[in-house]
Amino acid sequence: MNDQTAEILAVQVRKLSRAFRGKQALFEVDLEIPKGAVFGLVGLNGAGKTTLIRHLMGLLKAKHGSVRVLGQDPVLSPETLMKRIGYMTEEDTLPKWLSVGDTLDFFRALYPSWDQAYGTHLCDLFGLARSSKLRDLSKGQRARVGLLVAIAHRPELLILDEPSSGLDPIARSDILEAIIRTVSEDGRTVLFSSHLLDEVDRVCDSVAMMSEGHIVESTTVEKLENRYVEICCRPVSHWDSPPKIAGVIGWKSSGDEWSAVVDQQVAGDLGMIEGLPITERRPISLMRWFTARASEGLRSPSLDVLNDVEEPEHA
Ligand SMILES: Nc1ncnc2c1ncn2[C@@H]1O[C@H](COP(=O)(O)OP(=O)(O)OP(=O)(O)O)[C@@H](O)[C@H]1O
Repeated sequence: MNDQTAEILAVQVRKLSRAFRGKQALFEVDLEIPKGAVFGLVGLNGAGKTTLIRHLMGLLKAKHGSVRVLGQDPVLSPETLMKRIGYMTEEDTLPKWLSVGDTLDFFRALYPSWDQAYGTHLCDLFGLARSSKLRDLSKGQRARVGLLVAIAHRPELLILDEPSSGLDPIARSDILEAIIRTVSEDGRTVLFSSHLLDEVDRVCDSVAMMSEGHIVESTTVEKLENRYVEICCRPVSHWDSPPKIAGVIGWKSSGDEWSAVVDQQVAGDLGMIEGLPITERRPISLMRWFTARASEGLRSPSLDVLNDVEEPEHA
């Protein structure tokens, strides 16, 4: 990453590959996240999202390819870099014998940029009592402590790996979304990995879809909406299976209507489907695009496996 790129990009991943026991988890992943973006990382289970994030956090060392976070190699400069990053994972890893107050004091000592007033404000907002022991809190309440710890030092880059799994729906919409908005309004960068596509749709301005270790598409939500459209038609007689047409993906039926996702360029030239008029063209949602792409089976990983084996943290 040269100086100019480091100014613009919060994350730059180049040709990152990783395999565990011969099974490829990442395959030549390229990813760029501009500073100030709220970036969603979506994909089915096992797509490689956490493996990618663990490389960004320096928990895994890039063996093939390169990783730069805020202009630095996360493995070479972990101490300085980690102070600039907030990280929350779905794993419930905070020490349960500590109280909320002790946990906050511990992390405050780690982060020079810890904002005490903001931490206290978040504690009140999240309904957390300093005296409560973490072991006496519910999973969702501990997830709130994890979120607080990730953001109270006002990180330049906030990485949330499936944060919603521990949070109840109210905490998700009221707290998580508010936090993500606050961080982004501050001009900071958020990387948000989630299965909950409606949440990603609501808060993210850019999105990358992962499948089987590949980045299938990385784009802005706006470009996605401009690029794809959902088309609908009503077959006169029953379709056992929808027609295969280049550029038309993710067919699904609802009553006597069939709909599919189409690249606008293809859709523009497409007057009819199998001789049937297109009855409607609808704007695309992230969920519809995702399910359409996923239904295509996407890309298979290369057979050219790298034969790494499972390694401990920092491997
Ligand atoms: N330490 C490891 N040892 C062996 N295999 C691993 C290891 N970590 C990840 N994998 C494998 O790598 C693949 C990608 O896993 P990863 O956890 O990155 O996916 P994910 O997209 O985060 O999935 P999920 O949404 O289910 O959390 C999976 O097949 C997983 O089993």
